[in-house]
Amino acid sequence: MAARQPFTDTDTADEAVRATCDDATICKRFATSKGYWKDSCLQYFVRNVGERKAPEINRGYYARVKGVNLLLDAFLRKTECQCQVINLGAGLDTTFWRLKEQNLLPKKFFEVDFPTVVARKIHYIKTKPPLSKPIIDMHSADSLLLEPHVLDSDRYCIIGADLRDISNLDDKLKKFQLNTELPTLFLAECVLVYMNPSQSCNLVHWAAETFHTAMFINYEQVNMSDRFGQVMVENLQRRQCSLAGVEACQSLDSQKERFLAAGWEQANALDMMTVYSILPQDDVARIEQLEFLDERELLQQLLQHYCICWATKDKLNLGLSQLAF
Ligand SMILES: C[S@@+](CC[C@H](N)C(=O)[O-])C[C@H]1O[C@@H](n2cnc3c(N)ncnc32)[C@H](O)[C@@H]1O
Repeated sequence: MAARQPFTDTDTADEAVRATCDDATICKRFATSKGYWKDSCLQYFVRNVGERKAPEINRGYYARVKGVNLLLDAFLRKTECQCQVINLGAGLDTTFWRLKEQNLLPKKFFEVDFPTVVARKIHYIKTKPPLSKPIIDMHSADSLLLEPHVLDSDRYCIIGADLRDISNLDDKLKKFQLNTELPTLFLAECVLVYMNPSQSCNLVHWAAETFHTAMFINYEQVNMSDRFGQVMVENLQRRQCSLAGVEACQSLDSQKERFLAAGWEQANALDMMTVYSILPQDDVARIEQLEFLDERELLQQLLQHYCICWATKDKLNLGLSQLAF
């Protein structure tokens, strides 16, 4: 019998990072149950609505989901869906099914996460027909590749890999027909912050050097050197989850700079309070009626500590640098 590897600090730290995907899904599930936005698939990943979340948390998730979707959909429309999407650290994200429903699927939608997270997601897909049917319907060959750590179909591919190991990531994506000539959108929602700066820098650099026409959307913490930011770091540390990449989260400038330094042509960043104020205001007015918010200041503080940064490079001159809110 093979000797069991001793349990290391890295295992504990990675386990805490993997658990963050449940937090995100649980919060999204609660917010959708209140009507902040619609998502018919989340219920298959988290059965129960769960404990009540504070209104500022729900509004924060609303701004995150709406903000990221606006940019993602703008890229898909600009490229007329003749593109790829690679969702890095996708967790239990449901964007694939939303895009299918809205007829906005790219040529191929890739997701990457740790193998154990991917195994759970594939298990849910296998056992829930509303999740598997759209994948099967769009697949032309006889059989899908459905293994514990990889799902591959014509339009959707889920790969188990560590984003800190670039050569393995590159090999696996190419094995499943990643096309480096196609315009490609990278999405990282609360992911880079869990890697140390040199690891996330390698990833962002690899993305820029591998694709000539691409966009990277990064949602994560910002303004982390003030008191509020320090408390956020301490709260996560108490759960054994360290924000190893917090250095890049000091300001909007530091967020943009990491992309420019890694070979992206252009970068923009907005804090989420600003995003919230420029989202379609009729829908914002609707969600503000859903729950009474006691302290608007708390919402403001929270949203000022998250941002969306997006970077582009555009050899095909598609006009990617004009994509904005
Ligand atoms: C906060 S969750 C966000 C999940 C998803 N992006 C969302 O917004 O719902 C962070 C995700 O990144 C993944 N992740 C973090 N570091 C990773 C790494 N080095 N390799 C692969 N996945 C990673 C975690 O497993 C987790 O699923």
